[in-house]
Amino acid sequence: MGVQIEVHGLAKSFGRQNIWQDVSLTVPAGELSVLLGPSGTGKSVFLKCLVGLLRPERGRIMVNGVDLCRCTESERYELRKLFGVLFQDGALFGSMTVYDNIAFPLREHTRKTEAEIRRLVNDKMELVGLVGAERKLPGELSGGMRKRAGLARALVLDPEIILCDEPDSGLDPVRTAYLSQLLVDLNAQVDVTILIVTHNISVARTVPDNLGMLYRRRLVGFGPREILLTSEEPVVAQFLGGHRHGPIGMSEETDAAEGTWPSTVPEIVPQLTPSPGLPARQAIQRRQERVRVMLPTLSPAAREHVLANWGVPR
Ligand SMILES: Nc1ncnc2c1ncn2[C@@H]1O[C@H](COP(=O)(O)OP(=O)(O)OP(=O)(O)O)[C@@H](O)[C@H]1O
Repeated sequence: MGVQIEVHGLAKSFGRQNIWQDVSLTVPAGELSVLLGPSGTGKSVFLKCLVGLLRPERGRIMVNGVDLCRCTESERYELRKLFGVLFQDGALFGSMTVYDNIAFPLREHTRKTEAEIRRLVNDKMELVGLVGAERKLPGELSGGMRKRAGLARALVLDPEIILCDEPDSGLDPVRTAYLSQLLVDLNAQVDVTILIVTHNISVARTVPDNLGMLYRRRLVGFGPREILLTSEEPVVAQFLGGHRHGPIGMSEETDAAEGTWPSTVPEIVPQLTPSPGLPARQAIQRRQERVRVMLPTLSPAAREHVLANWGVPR
């Protein structure tokens, strides 16, 4: 089972530009979570802080009992091994074949023989549906294949946590739907913690167990998907509905701090389930126990959807 990430009071600025502050959330172990937000709200910066590529000024990031913001270099090195990252553009080496790209972390960080590497790379290529593309160069792949190659590379060291930075960027809606299914299938097969940052509404509405949103330098919320999906908060309803009427403007400068807007909460669509033949997601049972404890604190609408999902009649 994957590992939990606990974030407490995180703040990040670049010079005088504050990106976000007071971000606190827990990404539950082995579950699928999505962090949404309009462009430029600092989603990628958040992921980079989680893997230690950027250092926040305040707050804690607890993984396996260690604070990533205050640990020693050797502790950070060990913790980084728990993470696999799918970067926005796949971040593949352009002059290496797909096979060598996926094998790269194994050759760099382990002493495995080439025969062992071949077995592991082939396993991951099969998992992401890339068998047959071993000898291709990244430039010869479609955007969707590049994402899947990046995902295979992120998986090759068997991480406990996978961070995906806009896995849908540059993909058409159909390829995005395939990739969403792939992430759900992956979670069913390896029970790994997955955190996706995106502004894709369809991914947000179909993939995660947990959903959060960054807006105007704050975390609007983070928790079981039903909370945000039923939220009448104008900024959430506007974003998830993908329409113009609401506080989110054309750019950050035109976002409104306050005002009143009619909130139309978009209909909740069912969460994706693993493809036929795959095991059930172990996270479902764990999440049910976790959310059961939270039920009294949820809004009536959120509670109703949670219970309906568990088969309790409305
Ligand atoms: N290394 C950096 N130095 C200075 N500013 C940075 C740096 N990295 C990011 N920023 C700024 O932080 C802000 C948030 O950027 P980020 O890429 O995290 O947004 P995002 O929410 O992921 O956006 P998008 O959805 O468009 O990818 C932007 O204003 C960006 O210019």
